[in-house]
Amino acid sequence: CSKCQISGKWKNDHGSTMSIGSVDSKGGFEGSYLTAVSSTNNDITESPLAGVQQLDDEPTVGFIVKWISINSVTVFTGQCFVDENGNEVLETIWLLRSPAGVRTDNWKATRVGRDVFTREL
Ligand SMILES: O=C1C=CC(=NNc2ccccc2C(=O)O)C=C1
Repeated sequence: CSKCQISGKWKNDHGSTMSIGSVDSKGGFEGSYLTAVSSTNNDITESPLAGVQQLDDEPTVGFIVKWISINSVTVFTGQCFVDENGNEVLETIWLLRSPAGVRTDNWKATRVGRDVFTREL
């Protein structure tokens, strides 16, 4: 049975790409995220990411991106599947947390969404 590993290069439906290093014996990994989402400055900066995955064939995963351009973080969680054609698909749901100027704005500081990542060939 084919195994879906998070290491390597992925791209999402926005065209953002992430590059993930090797997975250690505890399922830990690090990598970098290159967003295609238009941010304020257009200089190409990679944002660091770190996360963990289970060690079975289609592992659940969680990782966090610390955005370089603004003081936001995004946490992704999901699962790595091998689809019917043998291609790897990383299904995720994310929470994007932006800084609230004041605590009374805390209620509107977290956004949620879905992102599907496929292998960037
Ligand atoms: O300066 C910033 C701040 C936030 C960003 N969020 N990107 C995301 C948030 C959720 C899911 C996907 C992405 C993406 O960039 O692909 C990107 C650049």
